[in-house]
Amino acid sequence: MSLLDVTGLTISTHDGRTRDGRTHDGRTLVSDLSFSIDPGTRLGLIGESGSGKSLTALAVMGLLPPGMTASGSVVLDVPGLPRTEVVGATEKQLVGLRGRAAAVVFQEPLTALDPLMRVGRQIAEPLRRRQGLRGAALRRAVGDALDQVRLPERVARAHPHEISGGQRQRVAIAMALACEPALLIADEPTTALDVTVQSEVLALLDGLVSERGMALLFVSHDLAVVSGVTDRVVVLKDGEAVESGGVDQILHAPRHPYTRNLVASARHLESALERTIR
Ligand SMILES: Nc1ncnc2c1ncn2[C@@H]1O[C@H](COP(=O)(O)OP(=O)(O)OP(=O)(O)O)[C@@H](O)[C@H]1O
Repeated sequence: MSLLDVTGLTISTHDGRTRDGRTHDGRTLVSDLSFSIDPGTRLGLIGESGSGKSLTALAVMGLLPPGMTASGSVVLDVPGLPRTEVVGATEKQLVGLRGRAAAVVFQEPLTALDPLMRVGRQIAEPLRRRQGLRGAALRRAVGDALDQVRLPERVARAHPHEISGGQRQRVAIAMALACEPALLIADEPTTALDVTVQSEVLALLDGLVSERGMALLFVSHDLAVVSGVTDRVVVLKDGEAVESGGVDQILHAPRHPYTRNLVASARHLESALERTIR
C-alpha cells in the first residue's frame, strides 16, 4: 500500500483578491497530477522554474499559500496514524500529521529557522512536542540530533546567523527528522548552497534517508542531482506531468521532447565542466 497517493491533483489560484492583498487571476498552476510513493522508496519531481514543483510539495503538506486551492486527492497513509485525505482536511487533522507522516526541508534553511532563537532550542521544540522529552533527556536528544547531521554540540548555542549556510541546512534537516517522519520532502534542499557544500549535504541526506528507511520526495530542477538520489522521476512542465519512469529510462530513453531537452542540457553542462577541469 502506498504511503502517499496523489491522484488528479489540480492547484489553481482564486479569482480576485485574497486577505494578504494579492490579486489572482484564476490560473491553473498544477493540472491533473498523479503519482504515488511506497514506504521506503524515492521519487524525484523535476522541471524548470515555475513548473509547479514547490506547489505540489506544499499541497502534500496541506500548506498551500493563501489564494490557492487544491482539488483531486492527496492521501497520506502512515502506519499508526489515521489515513488522511489532505485535500480539504482541517488544520487540526494536518497538525497531527505534519512532522510525523511527512516533514519538509526547504531550499532556504532560514525559512525554517527562527533568527532570534538558539539552534538547540529550535531542534528541541519538535522533540519536546512530539516525543514528550524534557530536561536531561531532551538535551541528550538535541545532541544526538546534531550528531546525526554531523554537527558539533556547540552549534546548539549558536543563533542561525552565526553558522554557515550548509550548517543551517543541516539544522533544518535535523529538525525535519526529529519526529521520525515516514516521508521526507526535500524541496531543492541544496540549491542555495555552494557547490562543495551541496554534495556534502546531499550525501548526508541520502545516507539518513537510507538508514531510517524513510520515503523521499525530492524536488529539483537539476536532473543530475535528482538521478543521483531517487529511483523514479516525474517530469513536470507547466504544471503537467509530461513523463514519468525509472531514473535509467528517463536518462537513457527519454520519450517526451521536454525530457530529452533536460537530459541534453544536463549532458551539455557535464561535458563543458569536464573540458574546464582538463
Ligand atoms: N503564492 C503564489 N501566488 C501566485 N502564484 C504563485 C504563488 N506561488 C507560486 N506561484 C506560481 O505558480 C507557478 C508554479 O510555482 P512553483 O513555485 O510551484 O514552481 P517551481 O517548479 O517550484 O519553481 P521554482 O523552482 O522556481 O520554485 C509559477 O507560475 C509561480 O509563479
